[in-house]
Amino acid sequence: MEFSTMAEIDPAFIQAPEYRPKRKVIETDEIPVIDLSNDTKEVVLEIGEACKTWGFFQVINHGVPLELLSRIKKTSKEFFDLPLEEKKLAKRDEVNPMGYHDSEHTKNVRDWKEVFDFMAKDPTFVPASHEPDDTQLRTIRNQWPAHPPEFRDVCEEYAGEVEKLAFKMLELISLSLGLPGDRLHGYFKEQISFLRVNHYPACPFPELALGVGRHKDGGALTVLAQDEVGGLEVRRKFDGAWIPVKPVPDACIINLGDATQVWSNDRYESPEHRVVVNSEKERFSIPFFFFPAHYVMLKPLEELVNEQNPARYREFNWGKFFVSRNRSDYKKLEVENVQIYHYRIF
Ligand SMILES: O=C(O)CCC(=O)C(=O)O
Ligand SMILES: [Fe+2]
Repeated sequence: MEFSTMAEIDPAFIQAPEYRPKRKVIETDEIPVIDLSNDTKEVVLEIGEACKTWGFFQVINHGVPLELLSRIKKTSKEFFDLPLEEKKLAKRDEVNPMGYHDSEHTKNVRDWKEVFDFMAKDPTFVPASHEPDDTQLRTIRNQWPAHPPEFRDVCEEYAGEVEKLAFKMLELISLSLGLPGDRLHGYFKEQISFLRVNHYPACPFPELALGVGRHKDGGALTVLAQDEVGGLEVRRKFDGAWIPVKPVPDACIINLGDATQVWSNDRYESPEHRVVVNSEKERFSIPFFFFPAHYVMLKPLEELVNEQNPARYREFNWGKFFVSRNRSDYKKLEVENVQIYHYRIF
């Protein structure tokens, strides 16, 4: 079914009443915009503050070429404008999890969006299953559509540039925690990062459905490019209100993920966020999910724990966590998706 021709909403999209977006949107400029061309010491302080308060901020002068950002936005629109049958030629399935997909679920409710996923590295190795005793790996390879013809090159070029920004952010975040700048880099030698091109079609039922339901990102951090439409919202810690992340021209959004929450032993939290949809405008966004190698064991960093501040998480394998999380993307599960609080000690 094409989203745009849906006269009545498919019940799979309907959010429970408590999760439906409110009509009245809170307007605020609270989410920091940080200029990376400033003096590093100052930038590190600003990032530390933003990570503590929000876990979300935007960066400008980030080094990702602006003309490349416009090229990837253009080619993404051309791809999603293709007829559904053509997009489905690059469809993801249970064997190949990369490619086009139009029925993603978050917390078992269908998201009002279609996506194209690709790994930052081709091939990428991940655990074959979520079963703890299964030591087999599986190889993930990208698949690319034939149209638009430049789609693959632009996506691969973008992946290379955004990865540099992700490493830069990792360094600044490490410094903000009082650690050496390269403290976390070793965990990414065989990173399992992936990119997603999101298309949120205009939605006739914006008060019932969400583009992406509330969730936390799993990895170290996410670098997100969004267009000028808006719709991303972050949950404010002190009152739980949903705050829009306003589009800032040429900026990239950074949000922390679960791995950083664990490494920092809760000094920084992985913020809950969601995407609301718009009855008039379609929206595009492109997240880069910066994920450690599958064999990395996640636990609070030794430098950040002591007797007064003991580790709040027991060690767990990142690759298995990643695979368990993703299971629910292919089919609805009856069980709750794995979350980091399942590894909390207290
Ligand atoms: O589209 C967006 O702005 C954010 C999407 C998102 O949160 C996700 O894909 O994890
Ligand atoms: Fe997200």
